[in-house]
Amino acid sequence: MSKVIAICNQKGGVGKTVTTVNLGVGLARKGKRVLLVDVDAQGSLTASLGYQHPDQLDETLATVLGKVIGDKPLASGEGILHQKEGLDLLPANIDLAAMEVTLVNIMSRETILQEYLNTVRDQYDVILLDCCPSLGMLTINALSAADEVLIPMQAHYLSLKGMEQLMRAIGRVKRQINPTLTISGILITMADMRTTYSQEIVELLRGTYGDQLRIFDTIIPRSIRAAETSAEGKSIFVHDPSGKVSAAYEALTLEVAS
Ligand SMILES: Nc1ncnc2c1ncn2[C@@H]1O[C@H](COP(=O)(O)OP(=O)(O)OP(=O)(O)O)[C@@H](O)[C@H]1O
Repeated sequence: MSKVIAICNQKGGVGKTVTTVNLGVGLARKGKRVLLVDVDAQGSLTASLGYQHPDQLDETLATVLGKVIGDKPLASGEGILHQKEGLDLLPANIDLAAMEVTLVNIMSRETILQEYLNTVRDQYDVILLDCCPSLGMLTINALSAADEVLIPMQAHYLSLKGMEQLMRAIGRVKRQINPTLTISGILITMADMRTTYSQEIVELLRGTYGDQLRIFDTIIPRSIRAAETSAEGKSIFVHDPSGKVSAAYEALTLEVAS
């Protein structure tokens, strides 16, 4: 039985894409069959896996969702690209922005992504959805299709404030569309735990949410080596195998898989 995990936070630049890539590769290295889905019209996940010009791709998440909406047949594996590091990608590009507008006016608009994923679920153990930095229709589709939400969060005061809004959105989707949706945990990213500021934010987070939600033991450290991976089109496991970010994503992989 496959598990669908939405990597979600409406705040931008918190490490959703870097986490999707490295958790995905981490799970693939443990022998899991992994599909990454780029649910962001910026195509950052697609670019991070080496497709420097996502807008030149003919088949993407937007085209397969268009077929689902139009009741057109989908070929097996349509749009899915096999990656060097042993996992698959359903890419995205700017066409997804137009698809988000289309979704607003159609029947069952919140569950189109779920309908698509149901056609490929049996081929994977884990499907990771890299969400966009908004709570629009695409993110609602991702939350509706997911079994779990993993929330990357930077150790900043403003990130904590945005959390309440995200929790409300997750609660609404759970009540109205996807009652079995759970929060797998909050992942602190880009932290510099040598600073008192980061330590205080982590303490505040544990104090505020620690008894209701899992906060992963793993904290992803800030490192230029992690920032470089997006341009390199590689995971941290290949780019800097013995570094601290590689060790952190390995630890996160074990926490998620357990
Ligand atoms: N551990 C890290 N250390 C240093 N830089 C990082 C780390 N993780 C991610 N970054 C960098 O921070 C920026 C934001 O990361 P990322 O793209 O993963 O965030 P995001 O939440 O997916 O962004 P968006 O909301 O725009 O989709 C990128 O430039 C990335 O390379």
